[in-house]
Amino acid sequence: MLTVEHITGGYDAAKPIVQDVSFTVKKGGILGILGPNGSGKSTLLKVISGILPSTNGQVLIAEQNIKTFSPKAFARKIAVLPQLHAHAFSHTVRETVTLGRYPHQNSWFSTWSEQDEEAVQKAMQQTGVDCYEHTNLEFLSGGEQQRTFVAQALAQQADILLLDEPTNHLDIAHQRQLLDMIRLEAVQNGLTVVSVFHDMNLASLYCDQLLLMEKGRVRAIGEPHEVLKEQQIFEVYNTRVSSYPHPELPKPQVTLMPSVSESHAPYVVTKEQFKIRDEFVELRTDFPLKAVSSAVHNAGFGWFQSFVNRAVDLNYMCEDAHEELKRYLEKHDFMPSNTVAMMTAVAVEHVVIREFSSSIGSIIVAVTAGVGNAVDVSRAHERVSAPYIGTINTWVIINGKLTDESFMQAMITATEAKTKAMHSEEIMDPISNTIATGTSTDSLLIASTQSGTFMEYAGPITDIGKLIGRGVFETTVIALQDYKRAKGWI
Ligand SMILES: Nc1ncnc2c1ncn2[C@@H]1O[C@H](COP(=O)(O)OP(=O)(O)OP(=O)(O)O)[C@@H](O)[C@H]1O
Repeated sequence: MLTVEHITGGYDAAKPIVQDVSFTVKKGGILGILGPNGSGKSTLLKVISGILPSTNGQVLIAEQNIKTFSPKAFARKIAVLPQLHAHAFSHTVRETVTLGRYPHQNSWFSTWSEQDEEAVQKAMQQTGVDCYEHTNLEFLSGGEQQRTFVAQALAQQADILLLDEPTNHLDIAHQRQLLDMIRLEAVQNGLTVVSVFHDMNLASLYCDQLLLMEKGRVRAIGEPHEVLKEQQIFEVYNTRVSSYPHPELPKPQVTLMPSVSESHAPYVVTKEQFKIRDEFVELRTDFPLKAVSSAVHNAGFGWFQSFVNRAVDLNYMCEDAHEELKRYLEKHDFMPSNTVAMMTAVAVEHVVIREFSSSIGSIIVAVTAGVGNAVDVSRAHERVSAPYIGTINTWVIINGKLTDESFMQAMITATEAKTKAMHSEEIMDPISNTIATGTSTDSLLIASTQSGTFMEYAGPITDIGKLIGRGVFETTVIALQDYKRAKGWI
């Protein structure tokens, strides 16, 4: 365990850079230090490792003040990867890594043991520099040199590792390899790590705790979600960021919000841009729309320029519908990475496309309604039957600027309007014999130009909610009536 208590220090005792910094990293924990250039991150590491003097406070390793350790005993406890290396270019990789074993020697290299050799070999393998073992550092790339210095610190086999920007010069594959390896050492072998990062996302992914420095002091310390707050980052870096969840891990990620924005007239999508082809309905736009959908291809949030509702045979069966649909899109000149696509058993000529407008702007609603498998959601638990295709696909394209909150509210509003249309047209769930609320495989797309009128909310009584409610209801009613006529029900 590493404990830093009220440490103050730096280059000049009269003007300490680091002031009153305290934190604890438990054995096997990783603390990431963040902060703007010149905020004192490197100086803090130097004060902790004793390279620079402290004028106040203390550093404890397993509750023992570091000042009580002999230099060699201290070096067996703490290994340091500095930010700028004294480039000993005349050394080979092996010689450089070997220097890390100095604290374990009784006298200089007179007792090179099997253990020393093992530590050097392991460190070179862990960092992937073993293949350059006999190469001089001057012949290596910046990233290979960086990994060699990390290997030197690892070969020291200290309990605590202090790293100053360990991923400097490394490509993303080597960043991942290095940080995965350090995380594994922490989790499996109890290595305690304090590391300076500039990349907040990497720090968030790999660290248990983050410490945000500002002008030599601790601005914030805690779990990544407690530190990487948009407002806090803005105040410390004077830079606007937006935070979002990592897709697989409960770790926040942040992205820069550029302050330069190109001015242009508001983008507008019109009904005329929808094209009805032989097998699909398509919308292509000259600019990306921000979309959220439950489509088969590219579901979730994203920015896209083409949207496809593809009609397939009722008996469409495919082992990998995602892959098949992707190939279908490519065949029809859509770029899969830029396209949202869904499927329906309804023939394309039955699509209903309507435009609705009010003083705040306009929306276009497109619906294909097939209700062969209509379901009353409140009675679905009584079913045992397998679902088959019979889908209401609803698109709502909004000429306006939505918040994430409005996207979600727009989805609710559109779904309620669809359900109301089912009710109005008395579409029955044939199993429960009650009015259906939808089908088993309905899809919804909300897409917006993100320009023009700002729409903070999209619930039913907001201006945009009113358009969505009316638009989806009326369009779905027409599509349902069309379906009934095609089936000979009316
Ligand atoms: N050798 C030095 N002598 C005197 N002052 C120094 C020295 N090195 C750095 N400083 C000062 O200490 C302050 C903190 O520097 P430090 O290197 O700790 O910042 P940092 O947060 O690591 O920055 P960066 O993100 O740029 O690496 C800076 O104002 C810097 O000018």
